[in-house]
Amino acid sequence: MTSLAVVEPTLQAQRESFSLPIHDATYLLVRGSVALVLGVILFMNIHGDSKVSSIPLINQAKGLDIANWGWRWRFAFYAEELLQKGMALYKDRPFKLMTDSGEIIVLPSNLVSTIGSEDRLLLRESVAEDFHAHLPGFEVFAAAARYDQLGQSVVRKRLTRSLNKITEPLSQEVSFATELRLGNGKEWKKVYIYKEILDIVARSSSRVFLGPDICRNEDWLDITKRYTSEAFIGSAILRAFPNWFRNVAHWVIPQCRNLRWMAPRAREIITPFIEERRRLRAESLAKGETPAAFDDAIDWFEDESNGAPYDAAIAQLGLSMAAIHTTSDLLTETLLRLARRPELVEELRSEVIQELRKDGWKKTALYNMKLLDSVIKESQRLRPISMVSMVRKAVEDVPLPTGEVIPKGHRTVVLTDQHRSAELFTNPDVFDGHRFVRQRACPETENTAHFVSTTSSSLGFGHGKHACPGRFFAANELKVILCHLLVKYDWKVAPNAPAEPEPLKYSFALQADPWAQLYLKRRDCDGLDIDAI
Ligand code: HEM
Repeated sequence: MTSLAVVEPTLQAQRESFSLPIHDATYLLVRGSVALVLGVILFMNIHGDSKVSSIPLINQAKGLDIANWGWRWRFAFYAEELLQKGMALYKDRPFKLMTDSGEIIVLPSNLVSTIGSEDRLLLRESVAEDFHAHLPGFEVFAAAARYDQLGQSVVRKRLTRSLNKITEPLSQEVSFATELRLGNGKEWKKVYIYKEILDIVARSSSRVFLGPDICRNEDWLDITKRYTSEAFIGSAILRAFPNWFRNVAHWVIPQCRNLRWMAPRAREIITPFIEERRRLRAESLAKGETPAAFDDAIDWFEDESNGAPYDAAIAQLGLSMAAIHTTSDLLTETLLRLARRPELVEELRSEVIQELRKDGWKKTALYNMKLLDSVIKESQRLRPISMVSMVRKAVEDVPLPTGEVIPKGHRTVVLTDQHRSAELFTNPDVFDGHRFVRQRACPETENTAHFVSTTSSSLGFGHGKHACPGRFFAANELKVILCHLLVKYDWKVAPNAPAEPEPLKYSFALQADPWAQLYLKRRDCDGLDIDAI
């Protein structure tokens, strides 16, 4: 939305500049310059695309489309319709789509395995380009694109292997956060649910990433929640402009300006902790002792970097960015579905209480919550975070089994249409909380029915070499928070709420409605003190 608000006045200003009196030489000069700039933009517009001529483009520019604003606008608000059109015209074949990031090749979901195992198609290259990694304020995206993939290694090797150890502290922070945000009132109260969930997820994730001290620092929490939204809105606004203009525009776009103060502020908060850790470590090593292990992401980055330079504050912001809004979005979606299904909530409470009584806050307890796993997966199946998945950029020419070639420098995405395939799912458009419990009981599908499994019909975490490495932690965090929310609170939707949650759509992105409201009230915990387990 914001990008359009910026584009409209700009066009208006251009229109006004054309109505100036022509006898004045200065005005003529101004008009001449404007015409020249527009001419250059138009030239770039016409000549800057369609390098992949064998693959059909489905949204060809019509008439005079200054700087592609016409199709950028149409893509921003009608991406779903454009994808439907492409699928109808070119079933199981690639097609091209002009997007706010330029020309993108849209691949059919039967190519998921090929794309997932392809070394010449990189996620990081695409992220760096889409999120303007070269601009000040966007350093987090430059770090995500590091050649050594430091952040990815930390998540893959250290976070995922620590899941058993971190479940209990995670639950303690969720106890604190739920009480703080949702309270203990026995009367129904109405909340904007995304806002509350975002705070709870930010607090509990920060507990795991940064330990008990920083996770309650309100400044850090504020930055950690805001950085992602500012970065996504700021970069979307920038994408509304031609490439060359972005290097100038970012200085005045409010979201980009905010990003520029957030990184230094994050450094001010994090650096003293890092320095203290380094001092303690050096002291221990000097005495010939093994340094104390803190088992949080501050330590993990120090270990995994192996002495290579990295910016610790930016690294932590990167983790938050990958983790917090994505998890909050899915949690909100799941809760919005559950608030409409009190009988399913009752079943989930029984399962949660049974498993927690048996194993406490152990990884095994969470693993055995099969109905909860299924409910979260079903929420993600019906509404993943994007209409497409597996965003990649080719670093060499990549031939496809369909005969076409993805040229070097071109970007690709894969369709998520199999999420609603009638061949794979009965009543594919209907939410069925038990769907994946049944699939887990069936030998052919038992391995792919887990929330963390990725397949061509389950692309919410991508797939292949770049599939989300944080999904194992996300699964645990989602389950721990849902245990607290379901056992401690009753939930219901507002009387005028739609039958199912309606997501926000912008370009390819799908997002839980941040203005959706739910009613909640504290309940007795069925004889189980979930905070004391
Ligand atoms: C429900 C929550 C989450 C969702 C829906 C999600 C989704 C995704 C998706 C779609 C991708 C791209 C995968 C691909 O293109 O194949 C991705 C990548 C990534 N995610 Fe997540 N994510 C979530 C949580 C997390 C968490 C909690 C972390 C870290 C703690 C994390 C860290 C990452 C990283 C580091 C990558 C980049 C992988 C690479 O470059 O190879 N994510 N995520």
